[in-house]
Amino acid sequence: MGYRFTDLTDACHDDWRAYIEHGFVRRLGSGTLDEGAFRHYLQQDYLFLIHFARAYALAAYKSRTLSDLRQAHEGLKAILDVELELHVGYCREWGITEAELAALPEARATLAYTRYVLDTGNRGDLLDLHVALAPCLVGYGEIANWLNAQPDTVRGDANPYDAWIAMYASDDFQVAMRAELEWLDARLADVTPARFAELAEVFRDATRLEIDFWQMGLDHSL
Ligand SMILES: Cc1ncc(C[n+]2csc(CCO)c2C)c(N)n1
Repeated sequence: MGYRFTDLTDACHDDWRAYIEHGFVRRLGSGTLDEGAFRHYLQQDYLFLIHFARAYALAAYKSRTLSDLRQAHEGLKAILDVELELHVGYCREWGITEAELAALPEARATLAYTRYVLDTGNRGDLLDLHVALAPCLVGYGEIANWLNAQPDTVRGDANPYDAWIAMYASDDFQVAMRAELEWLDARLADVTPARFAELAEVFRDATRLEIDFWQMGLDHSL
């Protein structure tokens, strides 16, 4: 007993590192990522975020306290007002309208990940749902920090993907990530070993689906 968030990453260490340090992430950091791969990723991420906004709405529905409700509301707002704005902005520069984005076919990696999180939240409780969402929220914050610590990461105008890194490295985002970590640490502190094993499986599955999402970008796969 007395678990915390790092026990979840420790339980799937290799998958977690494969996600954080994926080839897509490395190339994004050095600015060498093929624009077509980034475009494919970002377009699919637009579809992904719509379902993740629904998952935060589900977290609101499953909340029993005002504080949990506010946290779900913050996640939903961050997707609608911040993350999706970045996606729509990049796509505008490429001449892709929002109507065209919404009409795109959904890649299998997008389908698998989003529906997995929604199903996990539907059948489980609020902790299951937060654990399924954690690779996304905590992972992207960790990725931004990891990138900023790599010597071959290029920041500023020389990297076409700098706005992406800047969003996840921003103070606002890092504060949200730390709030989620505190929430998870508090809830994990009193779960039983059997319950922890269930949660570790959810966390590992969501992490593997994140890896597939990067790979979908690199492979331009649908
Ligand atoms: C595949 C994929 N995984 C994670 C994120 C990041 N993300 C999605 S929703 C959310 C919470 C509100 O900010 C965060 C951090 C993404 N965009 N795409």
